[in-house]
Amino acid sequence: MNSPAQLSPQTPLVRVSGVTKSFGGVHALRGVDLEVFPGEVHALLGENGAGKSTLIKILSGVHKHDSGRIEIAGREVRFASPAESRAAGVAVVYQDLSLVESLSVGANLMLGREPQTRFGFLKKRQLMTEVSAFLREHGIPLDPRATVGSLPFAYRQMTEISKALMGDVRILILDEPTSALTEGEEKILFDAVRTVTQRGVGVIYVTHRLNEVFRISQNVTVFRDGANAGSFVTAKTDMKQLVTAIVGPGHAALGADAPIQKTREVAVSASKPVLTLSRVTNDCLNCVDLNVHAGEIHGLAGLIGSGRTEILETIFGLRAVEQGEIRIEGVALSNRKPRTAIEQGVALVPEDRQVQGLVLDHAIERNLTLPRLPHFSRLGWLDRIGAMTQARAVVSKLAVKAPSASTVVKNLSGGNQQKVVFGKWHQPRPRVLLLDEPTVGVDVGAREEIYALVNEAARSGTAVLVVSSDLAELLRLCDRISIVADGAIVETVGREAIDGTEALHHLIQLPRAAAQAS
Ligand SMILES: Nc1ncnc2c1ncn2[C@@H]1O[C@H](COP(=O)(O)OP(=O)(O)OP(=O)(O)O)[C@@H](O)[C@H]1O
Repeated sequence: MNSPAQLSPQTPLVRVSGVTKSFGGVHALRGVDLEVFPGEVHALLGENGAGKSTLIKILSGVHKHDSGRIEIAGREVRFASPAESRAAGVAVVYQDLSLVESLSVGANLMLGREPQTRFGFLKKRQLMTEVSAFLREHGIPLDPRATVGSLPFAYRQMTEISKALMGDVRILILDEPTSALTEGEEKILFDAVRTVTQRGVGVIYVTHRLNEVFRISQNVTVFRDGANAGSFVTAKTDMKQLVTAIVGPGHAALGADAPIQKTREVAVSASKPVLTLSRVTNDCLNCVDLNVHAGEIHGLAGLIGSGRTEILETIFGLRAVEQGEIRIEGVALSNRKPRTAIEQGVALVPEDRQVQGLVLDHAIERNLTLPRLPHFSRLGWLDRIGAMTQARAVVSKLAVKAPSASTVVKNLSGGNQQKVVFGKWHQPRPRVLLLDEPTVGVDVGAREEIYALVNEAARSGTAVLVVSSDLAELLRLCDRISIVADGAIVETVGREAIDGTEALHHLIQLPRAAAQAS
């Protein structure tokens, strides 16, 4: 294999010309072009369903293109399998991770190439030394001995990225790598990406977070409806031009750069809290006190591993309460199981949608109906027409891109799957709505729809508790924000008291700084 350095600067590492791909009647790619050069970070943008993942899957040997031409380092390729793509130096980190959760970070990073003795025994110490050296060199803050399954999602994501970087990579494809990372963690990732580009690796960077395009990429390509909708030099474009290319002329008012503003006023102190946590303690949480009122949108902000997701999981009954109490409208949640929580009107939109949020082999309609089967039951029979009508309404309201409400969920793009998860809990109105990274993988247009739905839920009296690593999102949505650190809430502030994302970022970092100082 040529090393990237041997390529002439005019030869792209990846050249995609006129590539098409259909799935049955769905034209996922209609003749797209893309060029990525050594040492370049090339952002690939587009609405949910625009065709980004399809191209990535072709480059990684999961799918074969129908027509067009793909060259890697000047040679035409047509990968028959992921192994062929990997052998050509293409590494992909998908949104949905593929790690062995029971193994350590080190074992995952070296999977399939573990150092062994002459007799085939694992050289564990050498493995850990090699992995530690690699992580240090790339400035990645992972403990090689930690078991992957015990890590918060964002650390698992970093493990997956590190795994891709450890191979003989010349093209690294990152599919929404920062979706669960806060700004501090994002910086660590970006530093690691810059380190590999200095070695001549070309990076294709898929994201819906437009502001990071300006921080990490040199060039941008936008897909719309399976076709090229624009190519830009990052330094010579702006947010408005990108949004217009993504959503099309006519919809450009949609706000990636919408100002941070509240659209609703809620008298937090006047109403009784709907959700109350009193000194809730378990293996992850330490005396959490929290109350969320009817009509309030309450944010939880913190670093990964701070306990923000675990607070939601504990309320929903996925984690035991060892001490303390959770009350919904004054009634203690006694039997702490998700079923009881659902019966009491608690809904959770989880972060890991493929594992917790959806039945992938079922149709959209079925997934949307599942949480409210009793609502659609007539004397033991399912009211299919009612369920279908309701499902169609949700599909249209959230602009889920699918041929029909009968489409099987696993065939939807990632962002469209997230819209279905969200739609599942939208009707009937929950008393308490728990949202974990609600807009991960969701495009600019759908994000606005989801914000509108969250606001609507709050307006009709739902108490909303939302975890997000996107600080602008928290500031945009929330009435109050609680800062979570080490499994506890260290501060709760009204939104108007926080002057911008920098100030919120500072608040999140404060507990860590205090811990380091003591
Ligand atoms: N295996 C499949 N079978 C049927 N249709 C598919 C399949 N994979 C993708 N599609 C369809 O192809 C289109 C492009 O999907 P793709 O996943 O490439 O979009 P995307 O740009 O990656 O979206 P997202 O940002 O939501 O991840 C969508 O309409 C999707 O439903």
